[in-house]
Amino acid sequence: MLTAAPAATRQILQIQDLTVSFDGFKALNGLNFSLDEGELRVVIGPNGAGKTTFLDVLTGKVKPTKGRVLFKGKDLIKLKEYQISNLGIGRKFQTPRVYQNLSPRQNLELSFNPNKGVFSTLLGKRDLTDKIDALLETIGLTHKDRIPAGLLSHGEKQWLEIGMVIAQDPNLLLLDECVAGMTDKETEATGELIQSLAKDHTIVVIEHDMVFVRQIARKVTVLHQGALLCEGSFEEVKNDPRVIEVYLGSHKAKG
Ligand SMILES: Nc1ncnc2c1ncn2[C@@H]1O[C@H](COP(=O)(O)OP(=O)(O)OP(=O)(O)O)[C@@H](O)[C@H]1O
Repeated sequence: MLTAAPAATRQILQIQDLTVSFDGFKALNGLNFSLDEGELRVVIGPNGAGKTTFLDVLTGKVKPTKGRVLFKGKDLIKLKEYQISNLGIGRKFQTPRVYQNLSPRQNLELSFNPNKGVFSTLLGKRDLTDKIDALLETIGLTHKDRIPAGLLSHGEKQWLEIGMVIAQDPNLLLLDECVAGMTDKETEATGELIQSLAKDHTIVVIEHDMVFVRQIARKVTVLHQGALLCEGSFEEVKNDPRVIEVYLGSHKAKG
């Protein structure tokens, strides 16, 4: 009997020989990286490994000295930040940037972009209120949808901001150390949220917290001194002698 061939995975991101110099110091140094559409990738590495710089290049905030960054086949290097954002790269920064005086519902309303077929796969053609209701439920804020966002806990603000990025219907979602400062319970709930979002989004997570990394990780990329050190499952990278070596003296790969 003939069986259907598995759908070919498409690379959404291809990065070759990426180098970023700050006054001669190479924050990224010949980095090669690729990401398949639909992947959830966690990027780890000790302090100063170049993780944030890597995201800064992907969003156009920092321009490389050398190398190629192709997003869906399009070279990002010459594009401005807003052009990259319009291509569908959405970033959640480490610190929440929600409108404190507006409610979660109002914050989400502002983030929706009705021209991009928002949530077409997730929700069909429901109206904006339904979309916001569904998103509030996804991020666990249904019961706090009308209070000022300033009254939310740190973790809840982070979830709201993740929701605000999701409302823009990104093709690639970048999450930069989003569990920093969260309680253990909030961290675990964030892991569940990311795993749920990963069902229909391509996501890159930069992270330090190894317990959290173990919770969500499928494939892990380890950066060191601006270059790729190794890639694999959480268990593979955790037991890799090179990873153990670079983490000694900084963050020990626990868990
Ligand atoms: N604008 C800048 N000017 C000069 N040096 C910079 C600049 N931005 C980053 N660096 C340096 O580049 C290196 C990589 O920084 P980056 O923030 O990307 O690392 P990181 O892996 O995100 O570190 P951390 O885990 O501490 O956040 C660091 O040594 C940092 O000091």
